[in-house]
Parts: sequence; structure tokens; C-alpha cells
Amino acid sequence: MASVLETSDVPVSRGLCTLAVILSVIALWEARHGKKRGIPGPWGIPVLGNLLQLGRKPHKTLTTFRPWRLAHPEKTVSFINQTNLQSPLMWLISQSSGMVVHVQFSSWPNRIAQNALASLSNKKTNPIEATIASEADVLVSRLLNSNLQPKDPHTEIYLSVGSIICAICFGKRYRKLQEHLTTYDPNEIRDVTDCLIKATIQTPQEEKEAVGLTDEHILTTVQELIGAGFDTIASTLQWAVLYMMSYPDIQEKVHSEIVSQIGQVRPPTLSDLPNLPMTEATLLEVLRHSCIFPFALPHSTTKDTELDGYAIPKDTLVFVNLWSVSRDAEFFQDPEKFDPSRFLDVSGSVIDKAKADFFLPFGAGRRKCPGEQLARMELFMFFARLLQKCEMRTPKGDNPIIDSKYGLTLKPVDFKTVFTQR
Ligand code: HEM
Repeated sequence: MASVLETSDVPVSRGLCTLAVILSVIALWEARHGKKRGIPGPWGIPVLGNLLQLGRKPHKTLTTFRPWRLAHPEKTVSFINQTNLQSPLMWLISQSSGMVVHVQFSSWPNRIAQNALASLSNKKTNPIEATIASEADVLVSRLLNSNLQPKDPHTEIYLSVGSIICAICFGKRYRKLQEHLTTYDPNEIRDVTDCLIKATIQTPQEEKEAVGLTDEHILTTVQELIGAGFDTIASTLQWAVLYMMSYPDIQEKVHSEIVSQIGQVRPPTLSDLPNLPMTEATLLEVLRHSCIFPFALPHSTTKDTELDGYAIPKDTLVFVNLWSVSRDAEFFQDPEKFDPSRFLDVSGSVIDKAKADFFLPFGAGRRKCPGEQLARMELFMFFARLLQKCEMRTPKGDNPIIDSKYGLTLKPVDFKTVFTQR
């Protein structure tokens, strides 16, 4: 059975412990035939392993597959760092979903992307805050345009989130790559594309050759960012509308908090975040409960390794089951319940950091999501403006259904909402 958690572990570590979860469907079969102990779990069949047992909601099925808990969380991070994105599966995913257009298998572009995004979504300078604020206004007015008719907010949310990611990658006027190259000025970095060009120019040729990257590889990272930064944020905002419509009492609490702190007119800014604990807790609960990226991206081990005494051969397909972390009943009491107050401390006025750091919506290790900071910023600004200006109600006669369509990311099943101006 599962090895036991150290109760003295800091919460982040506990989250990583629960990555127990590093279950590999194929490895379940493969490792048993190795010399060391194989990974615990139900028996599978040769080649296919447990694939046929996964069902329509694999994240839920795998959570019931006897996960084991790790006594040494730092080993989990170092284990994740011995994996990389699994090339053939990533290729399949990118072809079928179009979400990641040009998959980069090296962690090199990830690091460059991380730096580029950090410089543009930096909490202190916030160069894109104004862009997000004005797009949040556009979203509010588009949703309110529906004249009290039930509306599926999907298209409006995708249009607004799409505008932000294009503005971040190509600047406000959506300049194309070639145009960027001809107008590039190292003294005036305008957007992510300029950051990537700068990194390309500054990286010594030998270093680029050593990791097998061409300039083109680095530049196509921008297309990945568009794919990854678009669908994830838009899906999370759709979930947020669905939860708020389904839990009107929570919606009222968030609205009242926003109005009491910043009023009904002034748009929320990032500096308001510390004064809006209920708003932040609700967003955290949306991220936890919807868990849009249940298995992160498929990884595979880059060498023979072991984890907590279990043998994991090179090239083993590894999924990090983030869903099971978000549903850990030991840490999140009654995990199926949508309850933002779980992220507040006993006074109800401060975010419980231990809880907030416990679950890992953005993954962990060196391939962790490079867009985390930007995502948190965007989600807060869109969500706070929506809750300030709109009331979201379930259409008469409807019963809100909180369920997901399974894919690389979990999206809510289609729903309609009545938006009313506050
Ligand atoms: C709610 C929003 C988001 C969530 C929950 C999310 C979550 C994740 C997760 C779990 C991974 C996989 C980590 C792994 O497999 O180890 C990932 C990867 C990635 N994310 Fe995000 N993400 C979000 C938003 C964004 C945004 C806004 C961007 C960029 C603008 C972005 C860019 C990426 C990229 C490029 C990767 C691939 C990283 C690599 O190749 O190593 N994400 N994200």
C-alpha cells in the first residue's frame, strides 16, 4: 500500500509527495519485468498495459489505481527533472488538437519563453496590465450585449483571451514575425517575439549547436505560446462563469468583496489582489476543482532511474496525475465540494498559503508551465471585472451541470448563462 507522508513536510512538499501519482500505464507492465521492484498498480496486458482499463475519464480511473505516496518529496522533483516531454505522443497531440503547434522537445525554448514571459508579465512593472484591463471591459460589454437572453459565453471569452495572447506575442498591432525581424531594435523590446529574437541573437552559436537548436526552433516557440496560452485561460474562465452561475451565494460574496474594496466603477488592478482574499480563494478553487490539465503533458524518462525504490526504465511513459493532487482528501476535506473558503485561513480574510501551494495546476520541475505568472494575472483581472460588473444566472428551467469534456485539457460541457449588468 502507499508509503506514508511525513506530517512535518511543508505543504508544497506534500503536494509533490502526492505526485504518487507518477503512474505510467506502460511502465506498470515494463517495470515489473525489470530487476528492481516494479511500480505498484493493477496488472496490465503486454504492450497495452492498462490502457483498456482507463475508461472515458482516465484521470479519475488512474486516481483509483493504488497511488503510492513518497516519503521524500525532493526525490519527486528530481525524478520529474529526469524526464522530458515524450516526443511521439506530443507529436500526436499537437497534430490532433492543434494546441501546441510546433512542439519543442528540448527544455531550452521553455527557459527562453519563461524569461520572455516573465519580463512582460512581471508583477512590478506589469507592462501588459492595461491591455488585459481594456480587454476585460470588451468582454463584459460583449456578454451584456446579449440583452438578458441565455448565452454560451464560449466565443466571447475566446475572442478576448485570444486578443491578449496575440498582443503579448506580436504587440498590440499584431505584427507578423517577418515584420518583427526587419524592425527589431535591441533597445526597444516590444513583446515576446522581440524577446525571442534577442535570445536567438545573444545565444552563442556553439551553445545552440550543442542543444541541437536552430534560430527557427526558437522563433516557433512563439506559436506554441499562442496555443498553450489561449485554450488554458479561456477554458478556466468558462469554468469560472459556470461555477459562479451554479453557486450564486459564492458569486454574491465575491461581488460584495469587490464592491466594498474598489467600488462599482473603477476597474480592478493587480494591486487590489491582496485586498480581495475571497476573490482569490474562489479563483484558486476554480483551478483546483476544474483541474483543466489533469495529466500535464506526457513525459518520458531520459534514463533508467528509480523512485522511492521502484525501478523506472529509460523511455518509460510518465504521466503526472495532477487531478489526484487536487482531489487529495487528506489535505482537501470533502474534495468534490466546490468550496473557496478552504483556501482562506481561520479568520477568513487571508489566503492560506499552505493550501494554495499544495496543488500544482501548473505542474512542477523544469518543464513546469512557463506561463504561470501571466495566467494568474490574466485570470484575476478578467474574473474580478466580470464579477464586479455582471450578475450570472442560470437560465429559467435549466439545471447547471458541472461536468467536463475529456481531452488534453478538461473543458466544461456546453452551458448557457444569463448576464445582467450590476
Ligand atoms: C490556467 C492556465 C494554465 C494552466 C493551468 C497551465 C498548465 C500547464 C501545465 C500543467 C503544463 C505542463 C507541465 C508539464 O508537463 O510538466 C503546461 C505547459 C506549458 N504551458 Fe501552461 N498553463 C496555463 C497557461 C499558460 C499560458 C498563459 C502560457 C503562455 C502564454 C502557457 C504556456 C505553456 C507552455 C509553452 C507549456 C509547455 C512547456 C514546455 O514545453 O516545457 N501556459 N502548462
